Amino acid sequence: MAKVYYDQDATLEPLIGKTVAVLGYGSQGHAHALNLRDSGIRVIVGLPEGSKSKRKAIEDGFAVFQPARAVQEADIIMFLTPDTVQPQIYKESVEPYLDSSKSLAFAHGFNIHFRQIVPPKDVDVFMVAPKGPGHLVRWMYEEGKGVPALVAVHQDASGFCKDKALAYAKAIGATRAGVIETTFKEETETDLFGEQTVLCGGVTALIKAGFETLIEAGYQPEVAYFECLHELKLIVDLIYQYGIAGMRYSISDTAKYGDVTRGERIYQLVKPLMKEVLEEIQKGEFAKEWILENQAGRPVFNALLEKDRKHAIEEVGEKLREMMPWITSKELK
Ligand SMILES: NC(=O)C1=CN([C@@H]2O[C@H](COP(=O)(O)OP(=O)(O)OC[C@H]3O[C@@H](n4cnc5c(N)ncnc54)[C@H](OP(=O)(O)O)[C@@H]3O)[C@@H](O)[C@H]2O)C=CC1
Ligand SMILES: CC(=O)[C@](C)(O)C(=O)O
Ligand SMILES: [Mg+2]
Ligand SMILES: [Mg+2]
Repeated sequence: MAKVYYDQDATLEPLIGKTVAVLGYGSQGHAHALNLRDSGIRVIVGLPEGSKSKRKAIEDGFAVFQPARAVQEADIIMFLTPDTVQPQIYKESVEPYLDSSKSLAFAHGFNIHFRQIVPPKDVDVFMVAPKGPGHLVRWMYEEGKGVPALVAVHQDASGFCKDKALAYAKAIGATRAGVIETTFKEETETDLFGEQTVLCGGVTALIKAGFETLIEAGYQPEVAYFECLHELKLIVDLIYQYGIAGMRYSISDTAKYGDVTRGERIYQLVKPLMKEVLEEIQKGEFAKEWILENQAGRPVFNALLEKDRKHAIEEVGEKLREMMPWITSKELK
């Protein structure tokens, strides 16, 4: 069984009196910066000139510097820009100013694991990877709760790297929910696998396939939307709170029978595909493809996103969500 760390297992002490430079102020960046500050840690934000999120960081009361300047001022440098730009930021704005008094931190292991960033041996390198979207990392913290996270140490130059990682995890609220120690390899491969096959790719594929099947068979789009998208959250909420068995307690026997018999057929079809996707990740094929796609200016990525943006489910969804304003009461800034 994995060792799980909670609030009482971690102390903020390694971060007291230190400065954390948060590079990037997007989904994770704003959440980490605000949570760290609310936990009493000194935070500065690093963003390039002309950054769109600079105004938001300033409005939130942070001192914002060019990344290179933020790195020079900081003891701990947390990379919270998109993974794809981190190697360039590292080369230009971090590496020249690194010394053994500074630590590098990541929220995802991609660039270290796939060796897009290779730090000098005398700096501490750790990861605190929340297992949830950045906005939830902030909202949960504000409610006195937390999003679970993984911590990992890639290089322990100081002998105290794990304590720093746990302190950071505590300061963003993760130890309230539970923090598991892992490796950069395990976090990177499982995170990519999860988002590709279950959380993002898998779920959106199921939703779209279900919605399309119903409308192609002549059913009303509104009915298909409620059935295949809206109700998904209600079912997932039950699974989240009570487990799969708990969810099944709440649904009808007819639904349960369909679930275990028809669900089994979907399962048989999907599991070999999931294995295939995992192998692509483990062999570095996905990473290579994604790095090349970025170098080419993201043609496939942009085209596929645009295709889905125009999907009929978005049009009907927008109208139906307008009638349920409580659903989107919080703005995704
Ligand atoms: N999204 C999530 O919830 C999760 C993300 N992670 C990991 O966290 C990290 C951050 O991801 P995420 O929060 O999604 O990132 P975002 O895409 O939300 O980050 C965007 C931020 O990075 C800034 N930025 C973009 N390019 C540069 C640059 N060249 N130099 C400095 N800043 C730049 C953007 O500025 P501007 O506004 O100017 O574009 C913006 O502030 C990644 O490693 C990711 O894998 C881990 C767990 C979950
Ligand atoms: C939100 C999260 O954990 C993801 C899906 O791994 C990510 O945004 O990279
Ligand atoms: Mg993830
Ligand atoms: Mg991820």
